[in-house]
Amino acid sequence: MASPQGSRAPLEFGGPLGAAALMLLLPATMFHLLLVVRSGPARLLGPPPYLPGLQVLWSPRMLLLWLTWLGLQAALYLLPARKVAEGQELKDKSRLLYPINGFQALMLTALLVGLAVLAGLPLGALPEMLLPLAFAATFTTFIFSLFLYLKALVAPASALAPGGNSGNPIYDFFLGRELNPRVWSFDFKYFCELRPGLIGWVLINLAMLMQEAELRGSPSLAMWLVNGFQLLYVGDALWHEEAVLTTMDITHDGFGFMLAFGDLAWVPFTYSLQAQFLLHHPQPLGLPVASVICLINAVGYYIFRGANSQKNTFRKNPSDPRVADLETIPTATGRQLLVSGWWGMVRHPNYLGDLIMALAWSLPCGVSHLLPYFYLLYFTALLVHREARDEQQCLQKYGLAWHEYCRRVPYRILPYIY
Ligand SMILES: NC(=O)C1=CN([C@@H]2O[C@H](COP(=O)(O)OP(=O)(O)OC[C@H]3O[C@@H](n4cnc5c(N)ncnc54)[C@H](OP(=O)(O)O)[C@@H]3O)[C@@H](O)[C@H]2O)C=CC1
Ligand SMILES: CC(C)CCC[C@@H](C)[C@H]1CC=C2C3=C(CC[C@@]21C)[C@@]1(C)CC[C@H](O)C[C@@H]1CC3
Repeated sequence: MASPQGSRAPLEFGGPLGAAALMLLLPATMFHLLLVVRSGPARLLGPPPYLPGLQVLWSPRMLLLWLTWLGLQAALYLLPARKVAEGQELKDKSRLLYPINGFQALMLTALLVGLAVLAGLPLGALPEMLLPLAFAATFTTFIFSLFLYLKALVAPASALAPGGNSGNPIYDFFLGRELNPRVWSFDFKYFCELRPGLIGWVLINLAMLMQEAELRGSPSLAMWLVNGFQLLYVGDALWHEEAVLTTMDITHDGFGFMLAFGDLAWVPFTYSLQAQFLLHHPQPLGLPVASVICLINAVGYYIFRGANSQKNTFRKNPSDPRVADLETIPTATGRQLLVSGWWGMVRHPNYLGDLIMALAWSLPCGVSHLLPYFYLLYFTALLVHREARDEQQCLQKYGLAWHEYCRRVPYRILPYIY
């Protein structure tokens, strides 16, 4: 089948074979983590304690609970927003509109969950439901991705993403064909990227904390830290929701299995691994060590937020007094590249801050197990790969100016090392 785009984009992720392998590997890894984290040895690289049968994984009640969660988040998405933002310019020169009410959705979810807990909702029972819930999330993701794939068949060529339209159904199903699939004004990719998964993640963390309080009298200091750090991260993402509109996920990648599974299943069920670990493997943590860990998280957050805000402010208005003094490189597109401030230190200072925070999220779990460091390892691989993809796109966009930027700022993420 010919590519609808005329010229074929180079295949990523190892082509159709790589895509097929990832579609099996990613859910398998998620279930492996969910199983080993509750086992005695909790070995990342060891075998799971048992292989759950379909009677353990499949539960119509959990499917209903999962769909109710998605429905609640969809309803909150549709509430009036404090602001409606314009997305980046599309191929046909139009711009889509996006509601900015993610933080409001987080607050309303917190209020509803608080009221439900007061009314007797046993949130502490959630840890026991994670396996069937994750199965329901994975199952619905496959169905949803099929819907997205079929929907793209009737989409105009201008609505298709640069990748994900190779003509190979497995590869295209995985990568996603349509750039911004919508039904009326409901944008599936934007909705999934920030709400059900991220808010679900902190809700699972909270359930671990409540269950720990029930089992041991009070939540441990380690559990408080993990909950606090990750709530800050999710709250920050939703507070700065508009910034997601310039990420490659929204502007470049199609919406298919990779992002749908990542957003809806991978994020809530694997990003909450540290809290799950602490529930099953309590770790003593003294105040002095906790203070050092808080400091590491604060340094990471300072770099992450400083770098992201500096770039966002600059992209919105290069003459803004907060960024007007920074040194820049002009490019043929008319846009400029920052070459001092955070973006003069390394080419991805925001990734550096994010990785430092990832370390701080694992440290409360002690150093006896590798398992709680899974996020740090996975995230390093994700960001190194993401950086390489972004580099490729920037080279295409900015050509010689990008070469000049790389010459002036030679390190990618870690100064003097990488
Ligand atoms: N927790 C998680 O799982 C994940 C977290 N993240 C986080 O999300 C955030 C967004 O990440 P991501 O979308 O990957 O990438 P970035 O926010 O780093 O955006 C990259 C883009 O920034 C612009 N840019 C690059 N260099 C410069 C410069 N010197 N001056 C001005 N603009 C520049 C370019 O776009 P242009 O020139 O077109 O503006 C480039 O394509 C990051 O903080 C990241 O850590 C990301 C992925 C997963
Ligand atoms: C399943 C695969 C391994 C790949 C999945 C990738 C996704 C989990 C991530 C792709 C980009 C993401 C972003 C975020 C969360 C993870 C995913 C969805 C943020 C929302 C995290 C908070 C930041 O402040 C913004 C991020 C934007 C990109």
